[in-house]
Amino acid sequence: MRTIKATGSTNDDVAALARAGQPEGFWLRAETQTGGRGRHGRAWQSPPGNLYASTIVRLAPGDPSPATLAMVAALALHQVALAYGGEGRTALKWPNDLLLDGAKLSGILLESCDGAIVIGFGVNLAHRPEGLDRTTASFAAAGLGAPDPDAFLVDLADAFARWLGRWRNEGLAAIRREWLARAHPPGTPLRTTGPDGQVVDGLFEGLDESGALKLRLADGSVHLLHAGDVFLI
Ligand SMILES: O=C(O)CCCC[C@@H]1SC[C@@H]2NC(=O)N[C@@H]21
Repeated sequence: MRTIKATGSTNDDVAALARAGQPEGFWLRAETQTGGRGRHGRAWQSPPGNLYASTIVRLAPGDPSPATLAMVAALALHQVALAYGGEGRTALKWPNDLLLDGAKLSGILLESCDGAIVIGFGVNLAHRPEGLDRTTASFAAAGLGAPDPDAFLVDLADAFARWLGRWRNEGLAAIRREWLARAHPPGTPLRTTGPDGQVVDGLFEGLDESGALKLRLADGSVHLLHAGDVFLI
């Protein structure tokens, strides 16, 4: 585990290290990022006080689909958020968001890199971004105090290693079950945007065996979403 003052993006740094042979389990944290990246090419505001950290997973034969590491990452983050006071106030939202009081507390960015997956975590500890198209939360704004980023990362790395082990040893079905137990309830109204920009509204119906989102539409049919964005409505 290494902490640096500032960088462009910890995901870029860790991808370069992965290409140079850095083993699985390594973590890099930056106190601030000048080019933090979110999903779908969005910028990720990165003022000091929040957590910006990335790690490497080296894919092994027999591993479940790499995209499902998003669930592993979200489960680890959820576990740590409970330990920092989020009990009864958190929910997972597909594909990899953690909500605190219904607002986005964190972001997880998965990127593949020569047989490895780089997973970056941005967690709003002290600050929450303003002026976005969704409501955002931070531990501090929720009255839970701002956790120390280094201590939070030690707990996150530990939780992530445990959930990664379960993903490998027990398989996707177990991870999917655990993820669903921590998600907003079935029947939650959702607005989804697919990769082609198509907007579909429906009710949360769970995940299929591959981890795709199942949405119950007004006509009773089920819509499957394999990639995209989801908003609570
Ligand atoms: O859009 C999202 O929800 C994902 C945001 C991921 C942000 C983190 S911060 C650490 C790592 N470095 C980046 O540039 N992005 C990720």
